[in-house]
Amino acid sequence: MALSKISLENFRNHAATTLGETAHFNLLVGENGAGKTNLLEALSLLGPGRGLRRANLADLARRPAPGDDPLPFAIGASLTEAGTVSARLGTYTEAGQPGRRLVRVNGAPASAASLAEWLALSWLTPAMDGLFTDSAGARRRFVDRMALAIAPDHAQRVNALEAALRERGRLLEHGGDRSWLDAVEAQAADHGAAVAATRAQLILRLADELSALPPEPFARPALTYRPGGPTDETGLRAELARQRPRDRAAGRTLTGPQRDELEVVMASTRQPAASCSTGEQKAMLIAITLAHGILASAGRPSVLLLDEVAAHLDPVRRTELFRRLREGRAQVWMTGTELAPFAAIRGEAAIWRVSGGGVERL
Ligand SMILES: Nc1ncnc2c1ncn2[C@@H]1O[C@H](COP(=O)(O)OP(=O)(O)OP(=O)(O)O)[C@@H](O)[C@H]1O
Repeated sequence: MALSKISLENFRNHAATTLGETAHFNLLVGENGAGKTNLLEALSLLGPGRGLRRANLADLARRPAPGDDPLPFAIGASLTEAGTVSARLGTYTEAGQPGRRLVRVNGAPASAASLAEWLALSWLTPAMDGLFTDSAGARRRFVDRMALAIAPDHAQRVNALEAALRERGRLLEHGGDRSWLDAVEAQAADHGAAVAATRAQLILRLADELSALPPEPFARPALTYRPGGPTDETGLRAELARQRPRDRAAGRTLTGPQRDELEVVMASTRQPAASCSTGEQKAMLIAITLAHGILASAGRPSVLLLDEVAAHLDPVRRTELFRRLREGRAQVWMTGTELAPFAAIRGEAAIWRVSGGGVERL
């Protein structure tokens, strides 16, 4: 099962781009700024969430000429098996409502969360290179994005938790009805326990997949979930109530999933990922992405988006990456400025040259 018949309308620098027949390996080749990542971003929006750049909807539509009205955008793709279309997925905005993302499945209105039932998406982009040295919040977002593959409502839970904690902060700061504070903490504990459970489950399953992968040539990472507070609803609720004075003084909630940490070390040496070499960090990110791709593909079509990955690997790792990708069930989309690094898969790949927001099939 694979994505094909892909169309982009007024998306980023693509006015009207179509990619018809696809393959297991799909290569987008072109100069810097051509629109390759924009194509991957469009595919990433065929799942729930904000896509691989976490962009605001208003930024996704092609910039209108000065003085013109904002343009609505549309992305569509078919899920096909042996040439037969099994579903048509689409996401778009409408004129006058650039901030509202609409979704259709087989022509009928659907929720963004429901897209996860049709397609599993995993991606790796250069923007993620600093993940291990970045803030704990960036790693939580990384975990939360991957978690959509096992719990499509996870993003709503995270948003609801954050909203409840903001409300709790306001009530602690300005004083308020005690029973309202109780109710808000109950909500935070309800969403918080669900968020913590999903994150813990995701990391366990990723660790499982990772342990099945060979440790070479991609350094195998070991993942540990470090909860930022009690993970059960009752315990979290009690802790929130107990810590009101401390959190009032701190001006924020210091207990709960908003303080969770994903700890990553190199499995063989236990060296923290943040102090590994750039190449080792990239290799661990690739290993996590591949593991996520395997986990996410259980029971549904799956797509891996790898932006600028091949060119940065030495020949041994590149060959191994292609071997694993070839064996995997996920359809693969890769970008590069040149075709040379893809020589080994050229004969089996669908290739497009991307330039100026357009594509030409090679
Ligand atoms: N909303 C938009 N409307 C029109 N053009 C846009 C919009 N958003 C981004 N762009 C343009 O898209 C181009 C970047 O495209 P993209 O990031 O896909 O490049 P790329 O081919 O991946 O390049 P690189 O190899 O440098 O990563 C830039 O020229 C940028 O100005």
